[in-house]
Amino acid sequence: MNEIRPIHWDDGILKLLDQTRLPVEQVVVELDDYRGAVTAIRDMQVRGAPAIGVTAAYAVVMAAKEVATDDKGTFLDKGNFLVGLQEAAQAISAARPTAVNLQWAVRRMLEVAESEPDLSNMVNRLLGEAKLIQEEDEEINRRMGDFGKSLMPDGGSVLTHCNTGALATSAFGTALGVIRAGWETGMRFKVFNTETRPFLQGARLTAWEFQQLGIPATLIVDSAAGILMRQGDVSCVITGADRVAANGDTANKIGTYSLAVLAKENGIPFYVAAPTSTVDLSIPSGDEIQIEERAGSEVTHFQGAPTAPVGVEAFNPAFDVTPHRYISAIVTENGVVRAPFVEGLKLALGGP
Ligand SMILES: CSC[C@@H](O)[C@@H](O)C(=O)COP(=O)(O)O
Repeated sequence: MNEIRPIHWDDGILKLLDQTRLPVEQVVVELDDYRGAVTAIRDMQVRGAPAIGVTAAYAVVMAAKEVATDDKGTFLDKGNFLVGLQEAAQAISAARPTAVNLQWAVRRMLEVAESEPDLSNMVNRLLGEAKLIQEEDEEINRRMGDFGKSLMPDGGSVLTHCNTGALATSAFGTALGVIRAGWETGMRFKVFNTETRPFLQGARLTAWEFQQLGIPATLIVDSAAGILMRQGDVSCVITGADRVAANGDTANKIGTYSLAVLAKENGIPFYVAAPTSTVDLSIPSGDEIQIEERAGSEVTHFQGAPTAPVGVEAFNPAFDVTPHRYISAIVTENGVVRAPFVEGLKLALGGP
């Protein structure tokens, strides 16, 4: 199987596998301008917390190229360059509000820009950093897989939500990566994945990825999770995260909170897989996490076709917060963290 890698930098062009077109067709969008990357993130042609972080890093490279010189091609002084870059960085950071990886990647790129004295070397230096962020992400995911695979229920069944696979990252995936790692060590278990209304990341993307990996998975409507759990058909649940607060409260795709509450009610472990770049120690709890609200048309329409009466009002929060008391463990690239999360997450962020 060829590894799925949704983001490629190719000689100044950012190439993204368009996730709005999967699984029907595999279309690559090509961008040479940071504004195009902002639009691709906002419109979810690229999505998933780590993947939008990697895309944002390349967007900073494209912005640096644009603002490094004046109309005549002469390099600006460093101060003026940084003002221009920070303006673009703000637009990139604001593309989507909930996943902290986006702001994390932009901040990391700005720190590199600030530390580079030679403007003629700036774009190369930033490109090196963006590539590093992308490579590190794959390595981190594989490490999460190694740490998390022992949680997978050999002979049992696992339920997952949204898309947390290679498509949501630079490669391999977070929660889906843990499932894959368990499967690849020879464990055998049943996999259920939710369709994940309204954007259908589960039906369109996760089901497709499991097919590519040769891992049999059964697609369910989101609201079928309860009956499955009550019948004893789910041994554990694993999801990804878009932001983890210092106390372990976790923002993830809308519907995650309901799954976690159902899991607790039915005595089923609920795991989160998230790289440390998704952990935001600056906020004490999930109450501080901004939840993105997307257009109601995503609920009332699917790919332009109405699925509700014309004129109906729809509320479309893209994420929800699962309080830490519902979470059995958080798998990071530096180990598996259990309650009390405040201490464990700090240690995980301190390094391996
Ligand atoms: C590795 S992915 C973790 C999360 O980013 C994922 O579960 C999720 O909620 C993605 O939401 P999306 O709106 O598709 O970007």
